[in-house]
Amino acid sequence: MTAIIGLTGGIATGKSTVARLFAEAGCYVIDADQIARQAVRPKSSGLRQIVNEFGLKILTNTGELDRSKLGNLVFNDSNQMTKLNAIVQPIIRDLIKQAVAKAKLVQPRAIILDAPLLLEQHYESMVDVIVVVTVPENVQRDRLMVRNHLNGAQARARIASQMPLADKEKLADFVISNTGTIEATKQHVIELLDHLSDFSR
Ligand SMILES: CC(C)(COP(=O)(O)OP(=O)(O)OC[C@H]1O[C@@H](n2cnc3c(N)ncnc32)[C@H](O)[C@@H]1O)[C@@H](O)C(=O)NCCC(=O)NCCS
Ligand SMILES: Nc1ncnc2c1ncn2[C@@H]1O[C@H](COP(=O)(O)OP(=O)(O)OP(=O)(O)O)[C@@H](O)[C@H]1O
Repeated sequence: MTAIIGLTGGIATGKSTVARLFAEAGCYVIDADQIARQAVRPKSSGLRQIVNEFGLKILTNTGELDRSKLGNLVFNDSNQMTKLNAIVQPIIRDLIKQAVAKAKLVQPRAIILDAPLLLEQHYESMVDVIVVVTVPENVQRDRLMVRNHLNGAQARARIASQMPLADKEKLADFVISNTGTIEATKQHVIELLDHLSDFSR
């Protein structure tokens, strides 16, 4: 049976980077951030509900979700984030279940569910193993500021909108440190896959 590995961590700790390394090792990756974009695509019920809740001001001129505007709103106000999550999370959960069913048909080495909110939104029952990607908070903040062109305060607000990384590490079956080079992280990924295949033999 194909193992389903839940891959999570904090914002910008390197989940997508680690997911890419798993893909290079023959795993099938499901990206929950991509699925979340599908959940609010133009003309979707998700987008309609968001407009009902946040108003037409949340759309761009071309009628798409203004992600930057919504991000600035919800990452700075937990009540607004709760409202957004109430709309999108049930849709995301259904789409993830469909994606997992499709992935199983391919019979890959393992299925990786790359989901930043795996623990916050309780997707644990959908996966066999929980892997948390971690870096020290100063590294996380610096990488987030560079990647998203944010100032320190904006980066801190995004980090604070998620469960503390130390709490996620406590809930993990395996923790992958992504503080070193990508090559070093690749070694951790290969070792983890070897370890998991020893168990399933
Ligand atoms: C708020 C939105 C519009 C911001 O869009 P933007 O393009 O700037 O960011 P993107 O979607 O690429 O997410 C970047 C990272 O932000 C963090 N993040 C996203 N949504 C949330 C959330 N609801 N709570 C906490 N952190 C979140 C994650 O670490 C994610 O990897 C967008 O993140 C969104 O629609 N979020 C709700 C959907 C969701 O929960 N996605 C996570 C998938 S489980
Ligand atoms: N080992 C590493 N060394 C240096 N930079 C890295 C390393 N791993 C990731 N990065 C960089 O850090 C940033 C965050 O990585 P990545 O996008 O993989 O994180 P993420 O956890 O998927 O983020 P998000 O939660 O926003 O989806 C990216 O710009 C990436 O190129």
